Amino acid sequence: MKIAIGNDHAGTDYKFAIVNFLQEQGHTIVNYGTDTLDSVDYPDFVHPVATDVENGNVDLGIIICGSGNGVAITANKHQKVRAALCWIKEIAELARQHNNANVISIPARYTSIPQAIEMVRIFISTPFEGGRHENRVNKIPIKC
Ligand SMILES: O=C(CO)[C@H](O)[C@H](O)[C@H](O)COP(=O)(O)O
Repeated sequence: MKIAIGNDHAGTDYKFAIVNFLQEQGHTIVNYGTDTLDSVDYPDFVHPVATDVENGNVDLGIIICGSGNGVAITANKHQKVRAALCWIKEIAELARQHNNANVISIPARYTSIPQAIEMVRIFISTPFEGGRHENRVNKIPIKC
């Protein structure tokens, strides 16, 4: 898979651990996140991830900030993005099965690195169930 990743300073350590895990699994990573702990503004590092997901340049996206909310709010401004805030592996699994989420949002200050990696592992390997969930997902975009 080709996966884009973006993070602010709160997510830098988590990003490196997740990237190592994914590269060991043979995935291709596009890193749009900051690589340092210097304070930055998360939208600058999330819009490129969301744009890549929207345009089909990548299969999925991963975004990380302190709470996971700032990055999720930003990514969900993009029409074709369904970013899901995930804090336990069950929510990550449901985000794919029921919501066909194409971006996982990770709250670095409220989960551990092993938990974050496990959520990513489940997120990228769980298929969308379709059926009744497809009807609902299709109704999400605002029709202008
Ligand atoms: O914006 C956020 C809230 O959704 C992110 O969690 C940021 O990582 C957080 O606000 C950064 O906080 P800091 O005090 O500037 O490190």
